[in-house]
Amino acid sequence: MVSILTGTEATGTQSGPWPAPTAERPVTAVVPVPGAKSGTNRALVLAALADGPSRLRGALRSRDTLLMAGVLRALGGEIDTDGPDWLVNPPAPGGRLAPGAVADCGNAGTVARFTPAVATLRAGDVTFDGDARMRDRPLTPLLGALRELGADIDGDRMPFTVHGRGALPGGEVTVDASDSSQLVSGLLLAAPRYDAGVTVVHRGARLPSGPYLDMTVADLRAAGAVVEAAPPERDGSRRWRVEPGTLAGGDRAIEPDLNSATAFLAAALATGGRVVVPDWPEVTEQPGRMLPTLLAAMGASTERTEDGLAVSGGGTIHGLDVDLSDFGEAAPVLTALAVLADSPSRLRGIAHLRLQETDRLLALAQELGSLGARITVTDDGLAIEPARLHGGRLDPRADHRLAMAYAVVGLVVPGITIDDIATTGKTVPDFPRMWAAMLSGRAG
Ligand SMILES: O=C(O)C1=C[C@@H](OP(=O)(O)O)[C@@H](O)[C@H](O)C1
Ligand SMILES: C=C(OP(=O)(O)O)C(=O)O
Repeated sequence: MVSILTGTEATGTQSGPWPAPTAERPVTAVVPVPGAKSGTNRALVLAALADGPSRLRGALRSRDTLLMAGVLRALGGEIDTDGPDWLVNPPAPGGRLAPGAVADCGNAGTVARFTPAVATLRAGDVTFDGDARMRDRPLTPLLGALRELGADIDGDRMPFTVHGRGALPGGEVTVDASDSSQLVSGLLLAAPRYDAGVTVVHRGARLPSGPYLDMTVADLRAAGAVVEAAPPERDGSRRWRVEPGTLAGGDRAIEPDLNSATAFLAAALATGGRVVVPDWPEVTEQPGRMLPTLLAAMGASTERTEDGLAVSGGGTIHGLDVDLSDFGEAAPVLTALAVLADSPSRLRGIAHLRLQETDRLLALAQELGSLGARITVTDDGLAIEPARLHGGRLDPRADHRLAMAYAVVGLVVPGITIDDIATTGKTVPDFPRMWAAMLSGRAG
């Protein structure tokens, strides 16, 4: 049985009401951010399917990545997460899984969507489950597609059981990934190990989070897979082909998590200060590469220096009108900035945020609305009008990105208390300590 790690257990952060600190002066700090969740969890999956051992440098140690390690252990891999580098030994071919294996995915979309395909390649039964919320998040299209590729799976949603046969035929499949790009990534990541590889066609109303599909393709290629990714068709459909083959183990370096940098960089704009995030990658698939442009559109000045990415605020925040379909994770913090702005904002292209850790659109409108913010949920996002805010108690609804967004508002609006700040441990180890270090000007 894989244990359920809460944010608190994963990171040591205390839960309970957290008085969000108000910035007494403009924030000036250098804030190193931890490794990327998406990079760590892809690297773990690819390493667990490789021909030899792997070493992951700069892996993120947070609830979502520890859950991924736990599930891959339940699927037969040896994963050592004790040291600064994580070590992965894939299972020897031909082994059988322990009877009654359980894969606890928590509320980690990457774990719930990337590991069922791995389970089809093992010999034995594994039951997948997670937090109550994960039982409601989209999985059905992925499980249907795996069945079409030859998998034996009981159930269309969590809890479901994969009866692994040690191999998956593979082939061609069409999936509607309108609700989550992870439904496609979850078919592609293990595909070199399917007998015939895979051809995945996405057909649906939209395809959110495109950069994460490019990340999946790039990480597969870096591990030696042969992957073809066709450009989008006029009707919005997309096609990927992964050839059958081996995956190489070896050393993998994980980039810093640019999503985790968002709240810290926003603090510079919110307080008219300056925040530097070191080791900002020159080139990256992470959609966080859009942050300098987004923050500049709201009034920040941004600069690449030898030290990293520097963001400075000029004392005023402007509203913005933007399509965030590629970078929905930025929406909570951008909403936090937008409620402090001097003009209205529209965040578009993010209907899929209703299906994430919580209904993010509704939660932002209701919780920030309780402070006086004027936020309307639209068909595909949020409309935000300037308003005078007051303090109050905010429930992040078990959503790390909402908790961090509320901390940004708390920098300038006195009297905000955030329930369960430990929920940030999904992706950021000890956020309150990092936030306090930023406010005191000490390096993170
Ligand atoms: O593939 C990934 O690593 C991710 C894809 C995105 O999911 P959706 O496509 O569901 O938005 C993103 O929001 C999530 O945080 C990470
Ligand atoms: C949507 C997110 O996570 P998940 O991987 O659980 O989908 C997120 O981290 O913002």
